[in-house]
Amino acid sequence: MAIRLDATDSNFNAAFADLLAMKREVSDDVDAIVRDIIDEVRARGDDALYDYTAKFDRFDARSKGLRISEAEIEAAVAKVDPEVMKALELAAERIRSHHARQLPKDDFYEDALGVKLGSRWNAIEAVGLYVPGGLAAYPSSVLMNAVPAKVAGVERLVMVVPTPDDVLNPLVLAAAKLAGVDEIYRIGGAQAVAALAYGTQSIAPVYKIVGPGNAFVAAAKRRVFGLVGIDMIAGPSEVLILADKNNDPDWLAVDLMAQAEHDKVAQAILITDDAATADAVEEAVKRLLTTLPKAEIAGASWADYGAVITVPDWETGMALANRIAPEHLELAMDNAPDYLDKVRNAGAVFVGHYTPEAVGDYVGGSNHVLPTARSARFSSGLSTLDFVKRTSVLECNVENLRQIGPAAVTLARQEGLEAHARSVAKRLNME
Ligand SMILES: NC(=O)c1ccc[n+]([C@@H]2O[C@H](COP(=O)([O-])OP(=O)(O)OC[C@H]3O[C@@H](n4cnc5c(N)ncnc54)[C@H](O)[C@@H]3O)[C@@H](O)[C@H]2O)c1
Ligand SMILES: N[C@H](CO)Cc1c[nH]c[nH+]1
Ligand SMILES: [Zn+2]
Repeated sequence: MAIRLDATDSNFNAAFADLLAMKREVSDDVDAIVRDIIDEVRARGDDALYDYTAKFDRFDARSKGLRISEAEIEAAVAKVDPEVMKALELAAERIRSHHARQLPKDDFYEDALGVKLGSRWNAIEAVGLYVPGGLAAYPSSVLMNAVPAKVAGVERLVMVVPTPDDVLNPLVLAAAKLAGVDEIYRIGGAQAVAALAYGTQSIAPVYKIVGPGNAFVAAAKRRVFGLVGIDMIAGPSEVLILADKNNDPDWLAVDLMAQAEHDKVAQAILITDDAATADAVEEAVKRLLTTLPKAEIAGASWADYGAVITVPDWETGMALANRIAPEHLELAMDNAPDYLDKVRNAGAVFVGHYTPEAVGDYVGGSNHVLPTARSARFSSGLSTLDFVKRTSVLECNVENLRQIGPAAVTLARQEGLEAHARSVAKRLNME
């Protein structure tokens, strides 16, 4: 059973603080192992990749090579059920059109003094995409990472995916092909991250690495950060539902369990202004758990990290939601759009009774890679902007330099940087 809290109880603040502080990371001391793996890949390149693949994924890739061939990709795609392919295509198209709208535009202008200033946006040339978990990988996550990269104009998009026991996941390859991934390698873990960051004999390095993975992958991404860019380190999934009394408890229960079934340490929270709804949803979750294939995972997540909170009014409810800063926020209220302005901290908002979070996981068009563990207070979900970078541009003529240069000379000398000062002064025949 999830914990039950009432915002009007005298002990609520302490209980809520405990809920916020819940640490849901699986703490493994993996950093030392990862450091050694990275060193090995740097020193031995492909040979190290073959050895680690034999050790962790239990097969010898030497006969096939590290790269998954076009023929293998075609064969995998041919195995995909046409109806599933159509669903993937719909998802890819909707993700593409939404992310195309996020592309920033170059901006050039002349200021009041005639100095030309601008911002130029360029795609990152080469990006690596880590796809976790072999057969258990999510094809939808391949689309959510790869489609925005290609929309942004990434020229070389390199995917790495472990294929435990040498078994490929056809849907993952189909999603990669649909999204336009350029190269795919059958490697995983910290060794794959090291190969992407440093390069090996057969894999050229990339400039940024994105995509989720287990603790070894996350530790490796942290270690190579700086040499390459990385995306956020994704934590366990979360959903927070704000629900009024006009809801079917079964709908809310299934929305809560849709996050809980991801992971035993996922978190699902219901906030409602109606005690009867709170009771009914708790009962509905119990019933639902008897029918779900992943009931063991969902049940554990609900028991250990789930919460049902009753609030006296929506001002209190919204304030709690903003403090929790969930990855996903569902507004299951009759007048949901009216509350949108009050949402300050959430990775993604799902508005109204007919927008379950699960539609956003697949075909809504917005991205399902979102900030977790309260990081929505300061960060955003994956977007096209993660695959571009901005270069500023400045152009002065002699007249402009005459107007603004002397101040630069003054400031440079204040900082004790005489070469800086003269670099401007010489052009103006100043001392
Ligand atoms: N959003 C998504 O697309 C998605 C999908 C599925 C899983 N996930 C998440 O990704 C993770 C999947 O984990 P996974 O382990 O199945 O796949 P993974 O690809 O993240 O990791 C597999 C690799 O981990 C390495 N590894 C395993 N044990 C090791 C050890 N003892 N020492 C060194 N390296 C070791 C191996 O190289 C192996 O190839 C989970 O955390 C899950 O929550 C995310
Ligand atoms: N809800 C997950 C992110 O928290 C993403 C996902 C993939 N497939 C299904 N769901
Ligand atoms: Zn999901």
